[in-house]
Amino acid sequence: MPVSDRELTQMFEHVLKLSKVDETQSVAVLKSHYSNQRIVDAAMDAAQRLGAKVYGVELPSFNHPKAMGNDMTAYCGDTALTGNIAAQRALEAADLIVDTMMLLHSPEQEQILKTGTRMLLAVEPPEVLARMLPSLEDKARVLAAEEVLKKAGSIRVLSKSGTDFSARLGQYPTVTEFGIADEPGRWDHWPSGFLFSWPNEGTAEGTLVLDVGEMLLPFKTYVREKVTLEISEGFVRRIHGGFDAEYLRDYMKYFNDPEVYGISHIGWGLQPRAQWTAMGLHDKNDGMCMDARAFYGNFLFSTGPNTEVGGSRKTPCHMDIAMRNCDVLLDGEAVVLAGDVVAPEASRVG
Ligand SMILES: O=c1ccc(O)c[nH]1
Ligand SMILES: [Fe+2]
Repeated sequence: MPVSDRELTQMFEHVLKLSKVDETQSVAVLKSHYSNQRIVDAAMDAAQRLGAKVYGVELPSFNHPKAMGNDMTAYCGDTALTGNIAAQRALEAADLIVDTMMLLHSPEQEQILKTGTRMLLAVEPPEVLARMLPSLEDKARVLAAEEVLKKAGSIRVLSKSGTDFSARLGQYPTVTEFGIADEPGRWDHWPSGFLFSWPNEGTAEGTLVLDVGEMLLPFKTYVREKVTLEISEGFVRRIHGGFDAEYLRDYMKYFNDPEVYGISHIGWGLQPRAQWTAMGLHDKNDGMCMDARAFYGNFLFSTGPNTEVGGSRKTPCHMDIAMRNCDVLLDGEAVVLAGDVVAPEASRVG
């Protein structure tokens, strides 16, 4: 269902207000030629209506000859900003950046946030932005869960299909996403509603059995034949199963980089307005499919880069894999059981 430009501007006013944009603030809208111009315009209009000093930073797009597909999460690390110090300084000068071109998983994003500048990523289709318009209830649920995650020393994930994965936690910070960039140095993504951390280096162990229906990003496919990932000492060592496994193996091998098998962020979804079924209703190029990353009660697993939190793995291949019907335990206590959020109570819906 199409969202009007007026409604899009009103939604940006809502989100930027929650992100503390007012007449004391400067807002930079970061774009490239492939940005959704309707999103760029709505962000610029809304920031001005809130009294902020607004400016645009337009970068020539960056394409790596090895990158495949149009999903910006598929090839991470180098971006249109890489090496462009003048543009990075122009962005660091802002209080808030609305990123409509995708800096995620780049060292430059981390450098900019360290200066205290806030950043809000907004690249999904307006209809998806509307369906998951950020709310203070989303923020409260995710922050309640963060209280538990940030104290956890270990995570264990189990499922009836045979998943038994574990890792130590604590080496890396927790990251929350609820679509509101309200604190200095905070990055957020509208739409979202989930949280994650990274395994302590070398500690991820076990087996992940991707059952029929799990979601593979950036492929935008639902698994049709079980895929088994065998993980030891922090890396995926074997991928086996049927066609889906062969496709995943071939895709990751293509990058010819052993670091693609490293484990990236792991966490769980808390967004009830994100739907498992949504990916099947969108074209692959519509966006990055935040429904998969955020749907309530998922276990979100990923491979590849950890530069977002100062890690050394700047590998370009990033897989986000959303799983259903898992048990997620932190220090032996369940936060998710069979794909339903069970704790903490303040993170549950209904
Ligand atoms: O919001 C996001 C989007 C992609 C990703 O890999 C992490 N978080
Ligand atoms: Fe990811």
